[in-house]
This record gives sequence, structure tokens and C-alpha cells, in this order.
Amino acid sequence: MSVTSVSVIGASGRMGSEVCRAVEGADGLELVGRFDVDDDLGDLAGADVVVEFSVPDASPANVAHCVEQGVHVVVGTTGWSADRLDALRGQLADHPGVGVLIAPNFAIGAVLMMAFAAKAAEFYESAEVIELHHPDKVDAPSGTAARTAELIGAAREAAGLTDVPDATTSDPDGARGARAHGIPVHSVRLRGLVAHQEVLFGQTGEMLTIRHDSFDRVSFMPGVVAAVRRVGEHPGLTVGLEHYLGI
Ligand SMILES: NC(=O)C1=CN([C@@H]2O[C@H](COP(=O)(O)OP(=O)(O)OC[C@H]3O[C@@H](n4cnc5c(N)ncnc54)[C@H](O)[C@@H]3O)[C@@H](O)[C@H]2O)C=CC1
Ligand SMILES: O=C(O)C1=N[C@H](C(=O)O)C[C@H](O)C1
Repeated sequence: MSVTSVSVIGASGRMGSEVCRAVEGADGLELVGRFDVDDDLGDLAGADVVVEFSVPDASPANVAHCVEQGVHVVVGTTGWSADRLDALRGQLADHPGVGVLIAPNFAIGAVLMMAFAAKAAEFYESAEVIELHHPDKVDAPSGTAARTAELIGAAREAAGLTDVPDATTSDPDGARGARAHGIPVHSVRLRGLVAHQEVLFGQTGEMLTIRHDSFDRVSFMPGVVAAVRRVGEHPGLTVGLEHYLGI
């Protein structure tokens, strides 16, 4: 069996340290490098694939460095705006053999939740997203919630649905949440939580709730390991693990 060498950026963090353990325990993968803030990424310890879980402001430069080195990258860090994705696509055009996967969520159940939400969206007048996370999370809304709202918004637009109904005219403190792609998104931060999301759909006389819970960060590891194994077969930029899983 051939061995894929893997380096991890953000290796000291909650996700990075879990990824190091998962890579060390996976058949056919070898952990060759651990990098964190202020480390010189250099040749990335000669890795075939890098896994990147750092912070939104650092991730684009880290990924750009990997692409420049001709190394495939699996990215879990959030904060990839449309502008940042466009810049990465531009860079990848000059490195046609390199694959980059950016996934807002590597838990299989979360990927399914987003797919189910996209499927349900056209059938309901109302839609709202509630994401619930540990209080050490620095970004809100979560990348998963933003992506879910984007998928729901796109499905609604394709179906000719207009704005979600909402008679609110006074909301000085933002109690109705943020709006992402026209969908209200609410962020909860609570000690004891890991990563959770509910997608609520409403229609006269009925409600559909789609909920996913990650109780432990090990829930993300099968998706990360699958992505490491496959990223080399997908040159260019892929956004969302569903494209590797046929979901
Ligand atoms: N896609 C997914 O399935 C998941 C994504 N995430 C995302 O992953 C990211 C990291 O989350 P956590 O591990 O919980 O955060 P964390 O704060 O525990 O870890 C981040 C690590 O990145 C390091 N870091 C900071 N600046 C850096 C730089 N310039 N270069 C290299 N490393 C740097 C920090 O020192 C820290 O060790 C967040 O954006 C989070 O939303 C988290 C869980 C699952
Ligand atoms: O910071 C986290 O913990 C998580 N971040 C990702 C996100 O923002 O969606 C994925 C998961 O929700 C955990």
C-alpha cells in the first residue's frame, strides 16, 4: 500500500490536534509535520497533503503557500468569502495539478443536513437557521450556518420564492438575528456545547426541523481522513465535502 504523507497547520488547536491523532491512526497516512502560528511553513515537511485548521484571517495565506509548493490542501477553517475563493481559484489556474478542498463541516451528518435543507427549501414559506457552538468560537455565524443559508437562499430563488414572511418593524437590538442570503441566522454560544445546528422550515399548519449535533470533535475525523485520501484526485478548488461523497 502506498503511504500519503500529511502535515497539519493549526496543529496545536482543538481541531488540529484531533486531526494529528486521526492521521496517526489511519492506515496509509503518515503524519510528517505539525505547524502552528509563527512556524515557518517552508516545504511543509515534504507532505503530499496538508490539512489546514487555523483562523479565518490566516487561512488564505497558509493555503496559498501550500498551493505555491504544489501540495494538495484540505481546509476546514471558516471565513472563506467569495473574494477569497476567487483569489484562490486564480492561483490554482497556475497550478493545474493541485487540489484544494474547502469544507465548512466535515461531519457526515452535517453534510447530509445541508443537503436535506437544500432539498426541503423550495417547499416552505419560512426558513430560519439556529447554530449553537462552544463559547471559544471566534466567528459568527458559523461557516456551516452561512453555507446552509446560501443553499436555502439559492433553492428558494430557483423556485421563485420571495422573502421569508416577517412583520417585524422594530428590532433595535437585533433580536431577529443576522440575515444570510435572506435567511435569518441565530448564533448561540454556550459552555458545554461543541457544534450543533437546527434548520427550521415552516408552512401553514406544519413545521420541519432538521438537526445535527457534533458532541465530540472525533465526529469530523472520518470526513477529514476521506478528504485527505481523495483530494489528489480532484484538481482545482472544491467547496463542500458532498462533492467527494456523491451526496
Ligand atoms: N470544517 C469543519 O468541519 C470544522 C471547522 N472548524 C473551523 O476550524 C477553525 C479552527 O477551529 P479550532 O480548532 O476550534 O480553533 P483553535 O483556536 O482551537 O485552533 C486554531 C489554531 O490555529 C493556530 N493559528 C493561529 N494563527 C495561525 C497561523 N497564522 N498559522 C498557523 N496556525 C495558526 C492557533 O495557534 C491554534 O492552535 C475555525 O475556523 C473553525 O470554525 C472547526 C471545527 C470543524
Ligand atoms: O468552530 C467550530 O467549532 C466549528 N466550526 C465550523 C463552522 O463554523 O461551521 C464547523 C463546526 O460547526 C464546528
